[in-house]
Amino acid sequence: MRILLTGGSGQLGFELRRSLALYGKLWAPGREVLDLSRPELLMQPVLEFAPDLIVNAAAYTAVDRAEAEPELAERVNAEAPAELARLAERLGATLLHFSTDYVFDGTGTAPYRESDVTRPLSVYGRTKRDGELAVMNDCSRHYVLRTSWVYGSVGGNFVKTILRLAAQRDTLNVVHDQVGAPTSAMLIADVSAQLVARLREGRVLPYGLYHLAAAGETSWHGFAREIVGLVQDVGGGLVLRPEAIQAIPAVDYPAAAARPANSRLDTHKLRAALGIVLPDWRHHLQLVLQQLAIQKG
Ligand SMILES: NC(=O)C1=CN([C@@H]2O[C@H](COP(=O)(O)OP(=O)(O)OC[C@H]3O[C@@H](n4cnc5c(N)ncnc54)[C@H](OP(=O)(O)O)[C@@H]3O)[C@@H](O)[C@H]2O)C=CC1
Ligand SMILES: Cc1cn([C@H]2C[C@H](O)[C@@H](COP(=O)(O)OP(=O)(O)O[C@H]3O[C@@H](C)C(=O)[C@@H](O)[C@H]3O)O2)c(=O)[nH]c1=O
Ligand SMILES: [Mg+2]
Repeated sequence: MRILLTGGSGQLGFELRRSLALYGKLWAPGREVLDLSRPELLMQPVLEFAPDLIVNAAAYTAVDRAEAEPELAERVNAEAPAELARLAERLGATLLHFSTDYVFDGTGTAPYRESDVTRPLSVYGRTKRDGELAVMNDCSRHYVLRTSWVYGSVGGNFVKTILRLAAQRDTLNVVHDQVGAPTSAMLIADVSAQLVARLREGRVLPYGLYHLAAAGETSWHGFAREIVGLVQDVGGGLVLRPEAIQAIPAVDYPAAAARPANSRLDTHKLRAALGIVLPDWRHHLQLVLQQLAIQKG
């Protein structure tokens, strides 16, 4: 199988390079070769490589900055995925694309299902919503995996931000009224590999939209406390104690983009289709903290 991976330098892309490597010839060009902000330039190199599978892990993910750069975010998150979808269709290829909990407005009280109506609050969320719609409309063999609160050992994320702040400060304010499931890039990459394995074996999972997140839920405040608590347990030398992380409402943490209060995703459809159990969010957090400690040491 010939696999084209975009976003190979990102946190998810890094894990996908590992998890997909066994499944065929993997090509993971950087933005200097495939620039998703220039969708019109994608056709030639993509048709030349002629992938059987396109995995689009590239995205414009700076949620606040997107408010000031909506055209760029739209090109990378919506127009480029639309072009990749058309190219996949033309090649008879499958397209695996990733999206986000931020397509929802977060006013629902239950975990969101795939059939729930989207209403993004931010430019990032709107452009990601436009991207997933284009993929679903323009490519018949598509998987759109919506996930949430992604972190990993490579790339920028909330875990690394909190560890950096916890080494410098003795108090920290973190919002408690936004809840979701922190999901490791490792988990998403492993589940993606299962989808690809099924493709290769001809036991193709029904195409469509699936929610993929770790089990359980927490707030950003709960997530921050868990990160700092776990590192403290192993004598991580942090200035900040978990008890010194204060819970604040989101209104007291001014940001350019609004975030959903409820980011919880109902993963029943994916678990039933693949016959898998998804681990609690704390499980992979421990693994990633170990990886980070090893990197440091
Ligand atoms: N991060 C999160 O919390 C969440 C992410 N997601 C989704 O998961 C997917 C993966 O996200 P994640 O790994 O966290 O993202 P990262 O921000 O870690 O990585 C983004 C990747 O996209 C690449 N990229 C950005 N702009 C361009 C461009 N113009 N041309 C080519 N490549 C580009 C980056 O390349 P470079 O290194 O050159 O910048 C990088 O490889 C995305 O679809 C995202 O929307 C969903 C839910 C939560
Ligand atoms: C660092 C920090 C953040 N926060 C708050 C701000 C925000 O409401 C929340 C998360 O902050 P971040 O900016 O790290 O997270 P954010 O960039 O909003 O994360 C999102 O990224 C995109 C790409 C997604 O798709 C989402 O699933 C989600 O993971 O925590 C604090 O309250 N205190 C702090 O010290
Ligand atoms: Mg961010």
